[in-house]
Amino acid sequence: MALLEKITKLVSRYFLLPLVTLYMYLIQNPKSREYYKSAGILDLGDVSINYVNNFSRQISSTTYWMEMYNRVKEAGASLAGCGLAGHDILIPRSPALIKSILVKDASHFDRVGNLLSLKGDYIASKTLLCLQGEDWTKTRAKFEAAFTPSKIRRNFVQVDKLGKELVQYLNREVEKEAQINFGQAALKFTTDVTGSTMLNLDTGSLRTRGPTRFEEILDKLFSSFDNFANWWKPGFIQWFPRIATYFKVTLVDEEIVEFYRNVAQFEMNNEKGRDRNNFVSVVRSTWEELYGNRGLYDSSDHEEEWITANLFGMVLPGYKTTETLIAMCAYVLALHQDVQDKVRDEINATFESNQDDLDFAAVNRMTYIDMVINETLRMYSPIGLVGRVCKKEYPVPDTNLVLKVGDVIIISLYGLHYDEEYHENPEIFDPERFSSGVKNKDFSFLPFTQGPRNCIGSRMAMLETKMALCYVLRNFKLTRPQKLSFP
Ligand code: HEM
Repeated sequence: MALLEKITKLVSRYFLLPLVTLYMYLIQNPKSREYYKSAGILDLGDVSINYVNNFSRQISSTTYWMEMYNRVKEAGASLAGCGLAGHDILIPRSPALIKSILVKDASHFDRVGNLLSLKGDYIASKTLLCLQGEDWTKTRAKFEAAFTPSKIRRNFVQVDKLGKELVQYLNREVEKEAQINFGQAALKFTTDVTGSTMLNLDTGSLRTRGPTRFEEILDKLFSSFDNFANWWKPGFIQWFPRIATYFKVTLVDEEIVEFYRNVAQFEMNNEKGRDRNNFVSVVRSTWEELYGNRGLYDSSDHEEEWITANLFGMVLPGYKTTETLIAMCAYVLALHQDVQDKVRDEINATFESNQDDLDFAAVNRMTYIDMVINETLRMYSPIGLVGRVCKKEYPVPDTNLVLKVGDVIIISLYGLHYDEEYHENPEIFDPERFSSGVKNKDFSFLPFTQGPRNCIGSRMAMLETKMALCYVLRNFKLTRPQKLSFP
């Protein structure tokens, strides 16, 4: 393994990196620099080589685009343009413009995942996250049914049960260790919540100290690319999408696909025991209504494949993001004992007014915990940026710029969340800034974004986080580890 790692590093540093840098250099288009300037928009130049250099220094895209956003801010502009890998990129800073892009004029745009097209990946391309155009509109409209407030209320019982299991897990851990890994506990919690609410499975991670089969499957996605043999796939999928689709090439490891396929098959073979309210059933009926025998649209997709892809596609964006949020809430509460005491008071009052238990309505009545979670989302948003790609010409409001098809927009959520023009003293953790809700932070606070393509699971994420905090703070005091240094 160590040898393989060394080879991988050498190949990346001395072969791939120079090759990509050369490619970036060759595709720079000097004429492109007039694009923004001629419309009177600040142009930050072609950043391709700089982007690759930063990437090789392991600077994340979140940090990179936040720095770009800050350059726009320092210039006192409300938007700016730059070039990257042959694309013209727009970086908006004004909440009004961001609102137009995400909501009012959303029909001009698709989501850009990354610069890699997944059209040829037979699993990833069918997930809600990657679907584009008409296919996305139809599927999203059907999936929304699984995330309405009344459907989230139905999930409450499962989340509540897992909140209690989280306490038991933590109790067992504190008996063994003086200092425990809270992030690990939060991950087990969100893993089990996702398993039970999205896949109908009792995944039992909180009852097991070591990793369960489901945890291994989730983890495998991130270790797939440790395997050098998989490195050819992204390029192949990008450049030969039809051949890739024909031979069912996917970036997703076969063992992972097999796991979700088994869940899909169980649902398809379980006609009698079918509960139309659970998410697996919603995915299946979406396929039947849209593409099945008497479906509204033709599709060459196979039912089992489509369901498999969409189960995988709903698990993927939810469990780690929510784990990050819960862990970051614990981190800030450990640093701010006064805030922790105040949240605990609210939680204790809620338990006591409810026969020492929680119910959905009571949890929703709590306000201070919401303020704390929102302030954590502002400072430590699990997602740092979102992108849009222009699919029909777009005259940018109040400017002379008309975006052309293929232009990319990068909205830096961190840039917005730390912009002192919108959030006073942004470096300071202050839940009070959310005392009148999130409304007055319109489009300068966007952890789940807004508009038709926003996060479909935001209500679920907020419920999970609140429940985890309720059970943890009711039973434990969070303190900062002695030996760790904090940023
Ligand atoms: C704290 C937790 C979470 C955060 C911060 C978060 C944030 C986001 C963001 C920023 C987007 C992109 C929105 C855009 O492009 O405008 C997104 C999309 C998405 N999220 Fe979440 N998310 C979280 C939890 C969840 C959960 C729990 C689920 C599922 C149960 C979920 C499912 C999705 C899906 C399917 C999409 C793609 C929606 C579409 O393209 O129509 N997310 N999320």
